[in-house]
Amino acid sequence: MATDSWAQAVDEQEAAAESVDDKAAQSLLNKLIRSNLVNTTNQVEVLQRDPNSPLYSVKSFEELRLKPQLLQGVYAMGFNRPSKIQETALPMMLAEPPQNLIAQSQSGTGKTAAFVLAMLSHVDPENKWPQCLCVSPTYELALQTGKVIEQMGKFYPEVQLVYAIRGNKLERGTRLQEQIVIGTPGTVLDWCQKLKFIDPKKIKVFVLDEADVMIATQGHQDQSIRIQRMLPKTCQMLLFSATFEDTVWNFAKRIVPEPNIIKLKREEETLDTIKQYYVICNSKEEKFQALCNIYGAITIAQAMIFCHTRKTAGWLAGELSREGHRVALLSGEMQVEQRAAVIERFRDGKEKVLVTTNVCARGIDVEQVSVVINFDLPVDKDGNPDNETYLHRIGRTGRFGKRGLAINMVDSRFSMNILNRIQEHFSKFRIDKIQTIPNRYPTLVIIYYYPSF
Ligand SMILES: Nc1ncnc2c1ncn2[C@@H]1O[C@H](COP(=O)(O)OP(=O)(O)OP(=O)(O)O)[C@@H](O)[C@H]1O
Repeated sequence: MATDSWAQAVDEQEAAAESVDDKAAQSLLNKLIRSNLVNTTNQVEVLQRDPNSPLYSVKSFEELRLKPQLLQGVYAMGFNRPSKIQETALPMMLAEPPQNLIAQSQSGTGKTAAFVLAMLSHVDPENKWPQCLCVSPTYELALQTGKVIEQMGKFYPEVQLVYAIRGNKLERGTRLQEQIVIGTPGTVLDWCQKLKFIDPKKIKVFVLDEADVMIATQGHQDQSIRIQRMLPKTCQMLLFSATFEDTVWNFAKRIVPEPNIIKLKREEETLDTIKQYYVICNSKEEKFQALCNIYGAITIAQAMIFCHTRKTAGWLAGELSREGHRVALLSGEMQVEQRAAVIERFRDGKEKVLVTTNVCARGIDVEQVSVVINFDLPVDKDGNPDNETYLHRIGRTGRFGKRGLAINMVDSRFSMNILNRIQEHFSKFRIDKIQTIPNRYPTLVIIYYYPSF
């Protein structure tokens, strides 16, 4: 592909990637497809507001002295013990007097469950007015969190929940009786300020979820700050985020005064168990041929194939299907629910190969993938190697000490240069060339690693 058209395609993709919907959609997708806690051995980093107070963490839910109805709810959800982030966050959130918290850990590590438990614990069911306010970036994410509140509070029916989301129209003059309000910033702000359904001065716990997604949305940041300003000084402020770039951090500090901070260090990517190769091809068609050979040899393993554009992904999925392969295609035009359904089928092994664009699959966790194929190498919008994405892609394979395989398809001097620069960037990487016996060598390599899948 000529550099110009490549760069143009990247622009289009990246522009799409930067859309807010995309971030919120990723987050929602992960929630929809995830059935379990993300398994992590990461270290927790804690920065306490008062460094002299002893750091208290729990290894069981009993130690938290939860209300029996809540403990029952936790166990009914199948939680046996607190997750890594919950071990430290829950004692802080449940402490008296309440402590503020900023917590960051990757998605799926139990943040939502943690703050839901904190909200349910702090509510006084006798008081028929909103006491906990939780703000989420989108309607769908608010609904997901609401579901967790409903599940966890199943045995605590005195506590009621209301959704402050578009479409939920209440009569003027209404005074809410529900103790927990979950919603999106715009509606929550209206309900507090303009419509006065909520008395913000009576809020005891304020949760701002998915801060990284929130700040990517025009207007949400300001609205969240305006809500926060209406709350009493004594209100407990809790902020959660999957990532912690400077922008998130600056926002977090404005929302949460005098915070305790918990960070879950991202697992050091040890890529020793992943073998990385590249194969030189002269055209898209040759890449496809090489892929067929590889695919033929890995039918019991699951592979993810990344293309640069939707067009290539669509073409490739079509070609593979014509060859009789069962292929799932994840494409940016799909609705979130459709995408979730595709990923779920793949996760359940109904399809063995998932073809996708990087943009579409960014941040989506599919754990069991053992082979990653970069049909196109990842580049950023300036046409430079996107090292982080490369790492993220190949990091999908070889999890939990299993062996994994990453194969890069190189089809031009441009892509060879990209690959070399990726290799230079990660000085400890070795990306070996698959010697050119066209169409056969990849298969041999795979057979060699096959027994370990
Ligand atoms: N202590 C626990 N034991 C077992 N499963 C848990 C525990 N805590 C949470 N889970 C489950 O793990 C999954 C992820 O948890 P949760 O949604 O709270 O993570 P999260 O960090 O909030 O993720 P996201 O950033 O995507 O919102 C959910 O299916 C949840 O039910």
